Amino acid sequence: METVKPFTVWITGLPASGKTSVGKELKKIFIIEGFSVVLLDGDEVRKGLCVDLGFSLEDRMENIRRVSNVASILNTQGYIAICCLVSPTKEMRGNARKIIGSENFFEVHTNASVEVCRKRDFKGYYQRALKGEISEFTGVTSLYEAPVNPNVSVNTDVVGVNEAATIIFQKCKEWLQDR
Ligand SMILES: Nc1ncnc2c1ncn2[C@@H]1O[C@H](COP(=O)(O)OS(=O)(=O)O)[C@@H](OP(=O)(O)O)[C@H]1O
Ligand SMILES: Nc1ncnc2c1ncn2[C@@H]1O[C@H](COP(=O)(O)OP(=O)(O)O)[C@@H](O)[C@H]1O
Repeated sequence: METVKPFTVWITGLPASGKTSVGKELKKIFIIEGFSVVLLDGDEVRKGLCVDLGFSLEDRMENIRRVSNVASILNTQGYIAICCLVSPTKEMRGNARKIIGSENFFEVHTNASVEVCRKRDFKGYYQRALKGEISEFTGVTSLYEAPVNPNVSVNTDVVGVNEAATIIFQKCKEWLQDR
């Protein structure tokens, strides 16, 4: 696997579905396997690169466009990119795929139910969105279109973080062999 052409693992899912936790664990596995990896997280890029953007569908599209372009540059320079973004619509993820290149785009869905995500709510966002204090919140007042045919879907309601990362890594290895 060490000689493979770098690619992007795109992790989509509801807030609190486990994108960041699973992405970080997956990064550790790739590093152990000898890869150079960079993780791009929605929460992080929104502190700098995308600080001017909100959560309208238009702004989310722009957020994803920017992150996809960074991922593409990283891939070109030898790094695997792991992108953890809600990326709620098919169109947004389609645009990411187009920018990164379909052959370099490995799509993962952290497929937790909205009920479990609402219960986790470790940042208190769902509660605030339900009270009407935050608008356009994914899973409450803004849509999430689940991917129809992702490379991997892990149900993080029942699959733990380490196990999810291991499943994704194995699927990724199989995908790379067929690529
Ligand atoms: N209105 C609204 N909707 C969704 N998410 C919100 C919102 N406001 C703040 N947050 C926090 O921002 C994180 C999602 O940012 P992303 O860049 O991944 O979103 S997107 O891909 O542009 O849709 C998301 O973080 P994650 O929990 O990591 O998904 C939230 O903590
Ligand atoms: N099976 C699981 N997979 C991922 N996260 C889980 C799981 N079970 C519990 N969690 C917890 O849920 C929260 C998910 O947060 P995070 O990884 O930031 O998700 P997201 O990036 O999708 O918002 C973390 O506190 C994590 O410890």
